[in-house]
Amino acid sequence: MIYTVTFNPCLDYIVRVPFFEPGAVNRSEFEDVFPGGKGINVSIVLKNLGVDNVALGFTAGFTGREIERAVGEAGCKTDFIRVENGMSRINVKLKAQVESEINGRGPRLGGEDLRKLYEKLDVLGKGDFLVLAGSIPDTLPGDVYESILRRLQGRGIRFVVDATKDLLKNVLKYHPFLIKPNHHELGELFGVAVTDGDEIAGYAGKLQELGARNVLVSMAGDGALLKTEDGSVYKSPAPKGKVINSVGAGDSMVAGFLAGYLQTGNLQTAFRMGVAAGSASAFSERLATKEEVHRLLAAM
Ligand SMILES: Nc1ncnc2c1ncn2[C@@H]1O[C@H](COP(=O)(O)OP(=O)(O)OP(=O)(O)O)[C@@H](O)[C@H]1O
Ligand SMILES: O=P(O)(O)OC[C@@]1(O)O[C@H](CO)[C@@H](O)[C@@H]1O
Repeated sequence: MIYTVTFNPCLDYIVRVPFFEPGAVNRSEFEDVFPGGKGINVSIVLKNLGVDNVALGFTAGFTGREIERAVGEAGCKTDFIRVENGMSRINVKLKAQVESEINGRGPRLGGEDLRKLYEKLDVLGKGDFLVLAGSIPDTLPGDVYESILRRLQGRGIRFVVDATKDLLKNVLKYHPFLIKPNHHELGELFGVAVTDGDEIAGYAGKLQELGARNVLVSMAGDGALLKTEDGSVYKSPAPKGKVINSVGAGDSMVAGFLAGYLQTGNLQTAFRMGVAAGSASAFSERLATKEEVHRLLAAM
């Protein structure tokens, strides 16, 4: 089974204005609300692609109830932990002359909440995948991803981590099956700016030296690169299309990759499916459907 963990789920509030004027009353021409947070997005796209999974994480308040309802409506199994302090965040995604985001802080989580999560994770075993994706609330220790991998190592679970900076760097020694930084995050880990494909493959290799097994680097409209554990490097341009809403494109890529890998056991096929799923989400208002992913895949 695939389990995803979203420490700080949210409702994504997409609002589009023709031109955003700070300090003025701006009227939107389009708005939409849907459940989000990186692990939840992975769960929804996996389900869209026909892969059963369980979404774990923490929810709070009325927004938390809506997140649970909407993720369930998307067909995912959920096993969220409800917390009493505060409410799940509403993340504002403002589409105007430029795209801006305000991601909330979310509820305050404590040691007891974490203990409940560990209890749920303790049932995972051989053959399971655990996806840890997104930021963690600032009330939790910064080594929480590392603690989870340390606790679960040696049980035959394959870990997938989509996180930034130390949250990502510190898990590498536990040999995650897949990590997916974007090229900015990859550069940030080494204090450099990377754009060139060979350079990206080089830094992906450095993450493998630190312990990562497969490194998938996304580059938004410039496509993606995969460095596999056997040393192969695959590159793909992004499929062509009109970008409508790229929120969750990276998460869709992780879901597409996992679905492709589970269906074929082949890393190159998984990579192609990841690219197709990422772009299919970028080209649609919401997260990609199976039909949208397969349409792009057929044209790649
Ligand atoms: N503008 C675009 N045009 C075509 N494909 C895109 C575009 N943006 C994203 N994609 C697809 O989605 C994949 C992941 O995108 P990106 O690199 O933006 O991930 P990310 O930074 O993790 O995004 P997010 O945090 O919004 O989920 C890309 O590799 C590409 O396949
Ligand atoms: O604040 P975090 O956890 O880093 O990111 C949260 C978020 O931006 O990530 C998803 C897109 O990847 C959105 O659904 C959500 O709003």
